[in-house]
Amino acid sequence: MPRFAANLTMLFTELPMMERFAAAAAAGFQGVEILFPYDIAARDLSRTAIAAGLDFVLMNTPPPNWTGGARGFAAELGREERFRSDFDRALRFASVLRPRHIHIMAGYAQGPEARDTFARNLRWAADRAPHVGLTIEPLNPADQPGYFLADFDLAAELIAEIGAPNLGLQFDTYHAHRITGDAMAVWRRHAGITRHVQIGGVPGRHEPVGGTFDFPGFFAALDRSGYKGWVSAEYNPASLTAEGLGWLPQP
Ligand SMILES: O=C(O)C(=O)[C@H](O)CO
Ligand SMILES: [Mg+2]
Repeated sequence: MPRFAANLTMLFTELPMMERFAAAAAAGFQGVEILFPYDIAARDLSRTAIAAGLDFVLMNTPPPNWTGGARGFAAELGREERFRSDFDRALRFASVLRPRHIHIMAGYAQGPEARDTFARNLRWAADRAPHVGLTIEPLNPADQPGYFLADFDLAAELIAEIGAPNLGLQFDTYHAHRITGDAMAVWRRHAGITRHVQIGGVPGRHEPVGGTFDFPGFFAALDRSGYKGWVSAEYNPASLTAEGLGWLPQP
């Protein structure tokens, strides 16, 4: 069975952020991720994760917080300086939090110039932080209109073209379903380059149960594929988080 992490930006939001760690550990998660941890001192987050016995699995490049700001700038021509200073800020956080991955967010841009800009910035980031795992994640255009990376094949193409050992795919069942209608087929096609998995129910983004996707079958497929990464629960709980955790396999 894979190792499961709780996305504390979306789960346990009934509690203040610093109390979500212990709640996640008590529920049986072994790790946590926070999309934009920049509002809180990295040292405090790190101490709290360690105290709860949790690995810190993933964070995103800024924007500064969940509620405000664009989802990154990496594909935006003319915003290279902003991208680079944001990336360095993420690295400063990461030097304390030690996440397994940093998700580099593409931002809002289209066309060949955006593709070139994204590739250039990814190459720069992969060179700048060769010992940090980096991911890119296609987001569905209904939720993120205009976001540059909305295509798994394009993500795979970029990863191959850049060829950096520390750059891989972030595969999210919810986005894969919304983009293609067949998340399992996306997984089969891109399992080899996937470094981080996020799960959310399809077609809604609630608990990973029922719906049109076989989650237990997916977890078994992850094991068969030799996937060694984490599986993070990234969804909007239908009611209280703890009440919807029947899907979480217990160690
Ligand atoms: O929306 C998602 O699925 C993500 O993982 C992003 O990191 C959100 O910005
Ligand atoms: Mg995701």
